[in-house]
Amino acid sequence: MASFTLQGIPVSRGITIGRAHLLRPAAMDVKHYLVAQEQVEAEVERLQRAIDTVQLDLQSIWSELPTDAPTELGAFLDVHALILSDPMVSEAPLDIIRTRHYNAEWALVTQVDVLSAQFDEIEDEYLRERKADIQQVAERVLKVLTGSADQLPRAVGVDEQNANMIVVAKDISPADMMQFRDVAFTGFVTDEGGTNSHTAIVSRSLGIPAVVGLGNASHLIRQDDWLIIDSDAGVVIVAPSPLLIEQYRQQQAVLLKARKKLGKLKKTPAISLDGIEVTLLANIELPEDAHAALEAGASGVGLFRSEFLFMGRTGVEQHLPSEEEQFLAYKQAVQTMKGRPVTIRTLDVGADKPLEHGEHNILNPALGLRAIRYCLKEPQIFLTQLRAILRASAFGTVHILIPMIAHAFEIDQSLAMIEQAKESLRIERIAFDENVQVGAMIEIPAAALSLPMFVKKLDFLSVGTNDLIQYTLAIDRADHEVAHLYNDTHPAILQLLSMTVSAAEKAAIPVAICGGMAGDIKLTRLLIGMGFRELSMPAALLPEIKQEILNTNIAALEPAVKKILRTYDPQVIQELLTEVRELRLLH
Ligand SMILES: C=C(OP(=O)(O)O)C(=O)O
Repeated sequence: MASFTLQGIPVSRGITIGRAHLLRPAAMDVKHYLVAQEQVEAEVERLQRAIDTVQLDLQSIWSELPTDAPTELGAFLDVHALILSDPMVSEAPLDIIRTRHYNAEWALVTQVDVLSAQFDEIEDEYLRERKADIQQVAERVLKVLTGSADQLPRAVGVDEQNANMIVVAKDISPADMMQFRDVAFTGFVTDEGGTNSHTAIVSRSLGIPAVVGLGNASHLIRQDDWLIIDSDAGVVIVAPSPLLIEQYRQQQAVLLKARKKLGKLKKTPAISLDGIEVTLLANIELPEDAHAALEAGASGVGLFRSEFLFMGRTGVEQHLPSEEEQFLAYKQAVQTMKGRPVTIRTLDVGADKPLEHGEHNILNPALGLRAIRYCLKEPQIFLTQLRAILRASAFGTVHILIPMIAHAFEIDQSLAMIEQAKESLRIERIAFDENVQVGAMIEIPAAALSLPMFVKKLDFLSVGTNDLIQYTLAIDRADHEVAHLYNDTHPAILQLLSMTVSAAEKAAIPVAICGGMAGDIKLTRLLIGMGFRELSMPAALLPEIKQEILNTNIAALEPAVKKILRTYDPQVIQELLTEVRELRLLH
């Protein structure tokens, strides 16, 4: 097969080389997960039972055919029965479960995809079209399998076999992405998605190379194709030559060495050349991510996206996490951080992070009942979470962060709910930190434009640039069709950031940035030049941002930054930004 290159949107760093594993071949959209070793035989049996059921179904349909039924119908059923008894369909997927530990549905579609690719190469048109028959048979089996989906084992585990797997998919939901966390996948490639879609965010926090928004990669790439992902360039090379693979391996080694070198800065505080300290924090999605935060030298957790505890729950975990389950998760993160602050954002569900629980179709989900709006409508869910967060505050330093604030009454009601949660804990004599700090996410333009309205009621602010850009520029951050309009240095964004930093300064409260801009080295000097002194980002990006701060004289940046803030010409902004970035070692 000839090599070709696909250009998409880069969402994380690094290079990886591996084989393609298609998640959603053709029309067959199934759940993908790995089963634990001890579940493998049960999973094999589950697929075998489904195949047997379909075989029996086909026989019974055949035997009940009316005598005057067209002969083609009987022939059609024969073909399907024959396909199903062919070892390439009935046995190969069982082997895939045994060797790769795929769940039954995934094993089946993987094999069907391999067979489909082989059929595509057949010259004879009639035979080539038998591909559709195979897919129809597989779909029958899948229907039987998904009928028992609730009893599926959901275990995942590290598997040597997956060490060089690159997941290729139309899209991966953040919930599905979470299922890949403990698995040794080496990269992600998707047709859809934007720079700061939640899928992109999770891949960044896993430190895994990924390219999204490739359009139709999942149709062009075939199961088991060799791929190179150069995520800095947003490029995916399909079927590269051995020589190219070798060149990329060398580049990979160089990057790895550089990363190791940066690791030595772990204990060095991020102090600029002119002596200004910038606090670098980590964003986490699950409590266990706190280890990576600590490992990267973070001074705390600037954003714990607690909604990931609520999403993608299946089987016995299907209900929302209880107060106890949440408490244990928050406490785990707090204890791991050993006294460093942990900012827990309250449930920020909705839009591309749906709660499968009770979700219904909404025309504009990003503008709908999400985040704090949802919590205030569901006070019991909110109170349960607040009690869990407060209980965790007895084990370290916890800050509560309220997302999607646009109205003063949302802050008032949130503060009242926090007080109610505190009071209930006092009555039950359960320990918590009475002085737990409460802050708000600034991610809706209305909030940034009217900060004096509620800033006095808050202990801190945190700017969610991903949503701020989405809402200011009116573009869906997860839609690759408008990804070219996602511009973090649009004058409107820079004005809103500048207003926020000034309002916080005036109110004498700290302000952090926890959106994607905080981890973008191209913007570090601009942000610290504007006055931001706290940046929260995926742990993997922290060392290089620290290095940039160590090499910067903030006072020397101020004139150029002021100039950037005064201009409305995007071209000039870019030129000035390059100038700021290229100012080397500003002593
Ligand atoms: C940090 C942010 O929140 P999230 O990406 O989780 O929506 C943001 O919007 O910038």
